Amino acid sequence: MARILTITLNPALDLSVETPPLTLGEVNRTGHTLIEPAGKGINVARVLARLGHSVTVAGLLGDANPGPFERLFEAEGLEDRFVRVPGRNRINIKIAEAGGRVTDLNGPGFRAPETALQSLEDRLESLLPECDVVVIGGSLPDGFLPSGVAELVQQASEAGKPVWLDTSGEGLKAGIEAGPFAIKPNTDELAGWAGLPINDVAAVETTVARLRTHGVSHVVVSMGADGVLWSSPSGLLRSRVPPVSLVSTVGAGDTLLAGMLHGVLGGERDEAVLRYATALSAECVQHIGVGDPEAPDFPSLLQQTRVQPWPGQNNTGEIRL
Ligand SMILES: Nc1ncnc2c1ncn2[C@@H]1O[C@H](COP(=O)(O)OP(=O)(O)OP(=O)(O)O)[C@@H](O)[C@H]1O
Ligand SMILES: O=P(O)(O)OC[C@@]1(O)O[C@H](CO)[C@@H](O)[C@@H]1O
Repeated sequence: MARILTITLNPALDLSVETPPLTLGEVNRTGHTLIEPAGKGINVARVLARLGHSVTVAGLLGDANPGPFERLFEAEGLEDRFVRVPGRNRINIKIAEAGGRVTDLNGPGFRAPETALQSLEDRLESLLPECDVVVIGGSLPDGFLPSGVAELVQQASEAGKPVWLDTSGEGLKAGIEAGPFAIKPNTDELAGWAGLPINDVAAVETTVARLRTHGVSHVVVSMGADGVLWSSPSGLLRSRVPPVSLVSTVGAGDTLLAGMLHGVLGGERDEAVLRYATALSAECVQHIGVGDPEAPDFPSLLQQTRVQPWPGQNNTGEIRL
């Protein structure tokens, strides 16, 4: 099993609420609610630890409310090497309405001190030799410049560690310039990078080709219910998800990334890697929280997940955006 380092620059407590369709401006009575420590790198770490990997979590953690995070790291066997910074970790609200509509209300979080990047780089000096791969996930807190993402990507790459990057906006743009090994944008994030709308798989393909010329070896585009397009040096593969009963898509992208890493690090064939990761992300959307490889219906989801080279036969290319 591999040793993986995940970096989350702006962790969050996710307050997830399952509710009947909302009536804005009225009192709404909710169903199941849950508050859990999260943020993209932490979510990826949880899935990888469940898959048996040795995972270290790092990044910036607000020192005013670290307790729930520290308890989660302990419970899930994640080695905690977060740099503590002054301030509160944000609370992100996830409203999952019956019918499958999910609304994210993501807060800004603490303000990163000027010393944050240097402290992180110092921490990475000791952590990088101990890991096989680095994941950088999520948005940047105020005060943390996009160029800081590029510096982290560069530091890890120079240490010979492949970087899997999953961020958005200016952080994604800057990070791509530093040449990560892999990125996992969703279609909105990809469109943001390209500065163009992306309405079908052909547009995804064109944009991915541009990314390859920027030196990114692996581009894993998550397309929601339309599955995944994976561009690698071996070519393009497209996966299609099995029919599932949708509860919340929060964490599905993180689960997908973790599943991809699990397969790639395990030396699986590309088709098997993508099938496994896609099926695990489909498992994730059936409930609140990250995907569970031990779920009783996972073998059946895996069996129903389709993977084929892209462009293949009978591809309509539509994305239901
Ligand atoms: N409605 C759905 N039915 C089945 N699988 C889904 C559905 N929505 C998402 N998935 C699976 O989860 C993957 C990731 O979803 P999505 O594209 O929404 O990621 P994301 O926006 O990065 O998510 P997040 O940032 O919340 O983790 C998809 O590529 C797909 O495999
Ligand atoms: O605001 P960011 O950092 O872009 O995204 C944060 C977040 O939405 O991503 C995870 C799901 O991928 C959630 O756990 C978390 O709240």
